[in-house]
Parts: sequence; C-alpha cells; structure tokens
Amino acid sequence: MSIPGSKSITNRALILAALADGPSALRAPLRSRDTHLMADALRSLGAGIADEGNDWLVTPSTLRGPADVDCGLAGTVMRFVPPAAAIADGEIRFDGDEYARERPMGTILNALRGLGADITGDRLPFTLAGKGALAGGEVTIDASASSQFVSGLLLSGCRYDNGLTVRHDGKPVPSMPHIEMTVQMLRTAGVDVDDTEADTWQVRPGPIHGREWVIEPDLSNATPFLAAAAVTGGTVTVTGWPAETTQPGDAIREILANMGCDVELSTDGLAIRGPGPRRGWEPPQGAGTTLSGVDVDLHEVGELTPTVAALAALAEGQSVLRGIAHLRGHETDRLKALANELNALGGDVEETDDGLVIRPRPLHGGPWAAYADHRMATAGAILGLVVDGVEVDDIGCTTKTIPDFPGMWSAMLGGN
Ligand SMILES: O=C(O)C1=C[C@@H](OP(=O)(O)O)[C@@H](O)[C@H](O)C1
Ligand SMILES: C=C(OP(=O)(O)O)C(=O)O
Repeated sequence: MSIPGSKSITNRALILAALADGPSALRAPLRSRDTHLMADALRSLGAGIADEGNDWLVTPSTLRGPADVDCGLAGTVMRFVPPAAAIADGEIRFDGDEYARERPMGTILNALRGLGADITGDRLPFTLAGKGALAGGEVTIDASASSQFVSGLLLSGCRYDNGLTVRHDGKPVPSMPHIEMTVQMLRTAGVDVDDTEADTWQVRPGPIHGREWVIEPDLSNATPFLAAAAVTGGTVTVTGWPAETTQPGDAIREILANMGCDVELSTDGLAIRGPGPRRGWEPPQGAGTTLSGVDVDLHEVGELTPTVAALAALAEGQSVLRGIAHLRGHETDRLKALANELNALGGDVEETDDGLVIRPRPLHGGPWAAYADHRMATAGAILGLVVDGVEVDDIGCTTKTIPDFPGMWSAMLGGN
C-alpha cells in the first residue's frame, strides 16, 4: 500500500518555499488539515501556492499583514509560522482549536521577542506586530517541551538581518531527528547551518533557494497499518519506504522486530509480518497476540507512542515506554489519554513521570475517546482489529495528517 506524504517534510518545504528567492515545486505533498492550514497561513501572508496535478507550486513574495492565521491543532503551524511572520510587515493574529490554546508556546514567543519581535500574548491566541524585518542574533531557550521551538526558529533564521544562533539550555531536547530534518532541508536549500556544537545551531544570514521538493511518504502515519499486520499475523507492505531518512517513523522497523515481527526492507518497500494471534484466543476473551512486550525509550520518536502503546496492550509481557514526558503537550495529554482509554477497556496501564507501563490484560469492547488526536484515533483502530466492539468516537480527526484514514483502513482490510 502507499502512504500519503510526510506532514513534517511538507510543512517545512512550504515554509522554505514561501521564504525563498524564487519559485519552488512540492512533488506529492501531503494534503491534509495540517498542511492545508500551513498553505492557507502562508497565502494569507502573501505567498502564492497553486495546485498543479499532484503538486503544489509556490511563488514567494514579500510577506505582509494584516492577516489572521488559523493554526488548528497543528504544532508545525503554530511553531513554524510566527518566526516567518516576524519578517512580515503588519499585524498578524494567530489562533487555533480549543485544545491548541493549551499547547506550549511561551518559549518560542519569548525567543522571538528576544530577537526583536513585538508579540502580545504567551500562547494562542496572540498577535504579532510585524515591522518588515527582524534583527535576529543569539537566543537561549529551553526546548525540552518541543523540538519544534528549535526547528521553527531555524527555518526562518537566515532571513533575519543578523542570522540566528539558537542555544538550548535544559533537559534533553525531544525528537532530535526532526531537528536534523530541519537542518538537512535548510542545507539542501543552500542555507549555511552550523550544528557542530551540541545543543547549538547557527544559521548565517542569506537567501533560501527555490527548488523542487520531493516529499517522502509519512512514516509515522504508516505505523498503524504496519501495526495491523503485527497484531493480526498478516502481512502489510508499505511502498516507497526511503532507504535513508530523517523521519523518526523509520524507528518502527526496530521496534516491530523487537516485538517479534518479521521486518524486511527492500526495493518493494517495507514488509511487516506479524507473529499472529495467540493460540486458542477468540474474541472477546483476550489481549490476543504473541507479540512480545518491549522496554523502549521513545524520546526521539514520540510520535510513535500511541501505535506502540496499542501494540504493547496486545502483547505478552509488560512494556515500558520511556522518555516521553513531553507528550503531555501534544494534541492532547497523550500519556493520560492512553492510560485512561486502555484502562477503560480492561487494561492495566500506569502513567509514570516520563512514560507508561503497560501490562497486557484481556481487553473488552467499549468506547475509545480520541480527544481530537489523530494518533489516539488510529491507536483505537489497531485495538479494534483484535478486540471486538472498540468504537472510536471521532475517527474524522485523522484528517489532521491523513486525508482518508477510514478508506485506507478498509482497503487494507479488504486486501485492496
Ligand atoms: O518538527 C516536526 O515536524 C515535529 C516534531 C515533533 O514535535 P515535538 O518535538 O513537540 O514532539 C513531532 O512530535 C511532531 O509530530 C512533528
Ligand atoms: C505531535 C504531533 O503533531 P504536531 O505537529 O501537531 O505537534 C503528531 O503528529 O504526533
């Protein structure tokens, strides 16, 4: 099966294209709520973004307000657009979904203030009074709540008068592969980035070159489909799996192998075969699979947590998921949400300071709340393959990053 484009790569490419010195083309971008919100935000600031077949053609222009930016629930929009808007001229107002107003923003807004921006507010909604340029310079932040604070600043930093140096001071930054993705894409667009010193990133002032961006499939979004093979003993092949990537979703290969799946990466794609249902298991009696529990640090790949938690709840033996305290500031408090929903189905899940302990128990059907979180919704879908009667309350929230999850899920189950 094929998986739509990466949210993280698409939204970085859109920002870089809007700030570039000439036109860019995004080949096979993700078209979902998060990327449409990004495209609309940049259009409202003056960028031209046109559909051409499967692609988006971006024509940059001098950014300007006034504008209203809807961030929805998208971390990439709320953290990547304000640093770009800081070089626009005019008033730019930001808001988002109800829960988006609770997501951490103070760090990046204070950083922008320190670099010369005029911003009212510490979280959504807030207003930026753009002056057409930003001094830039050096800033020290605590990025332990989100790597997106670093990525957001770096993506626009070369367009500041003095460039930008970001230093991190605090507990380890999560999701480092996403920062590597930012650095790699900046360099690909001709930007001079120095990341030789730990926890320090330096971007020299200069242009971003317009170019062609070929968007990889979203590997994190592939994980519920791969998990479907893992829990049913079936085989799923995701085509176009990159041989090398900065996407953290690539880590699912090792996790599934450690849980007992056959994992094969070839030119055909990534093929997963699950160990299958537990012998003698019939719904709705049991947790049900012969997957092994895992002890895994997901600090670098927090996006995978809901999928891994669903797998762990269906495995044999305890799992410990560590290093993911920052998930409390994601689309919802994911640690609390996973513990609540799994326990409501008869599971035994304990929240720790920085993660979850999951002891598999026989699960029963019942409602599964998604909390408007696309990855909570897909975790519920995985469980529903093994446990009769799991009902996800809001499968529609998967449009955040997958245009048609229900259609893809049915097609996979139908063998199409
Ligand atoms: O830069 C990005 O594209 C992302 C970074 C990560 O954020 P955090 O560092 O806040 O976990 C990740 O979880 C999110 O889905 C996408
Ligand atoms: C944390 C996530 O998203 P966001 O980009 O909104 O932070 C996610 O997709 O798992």
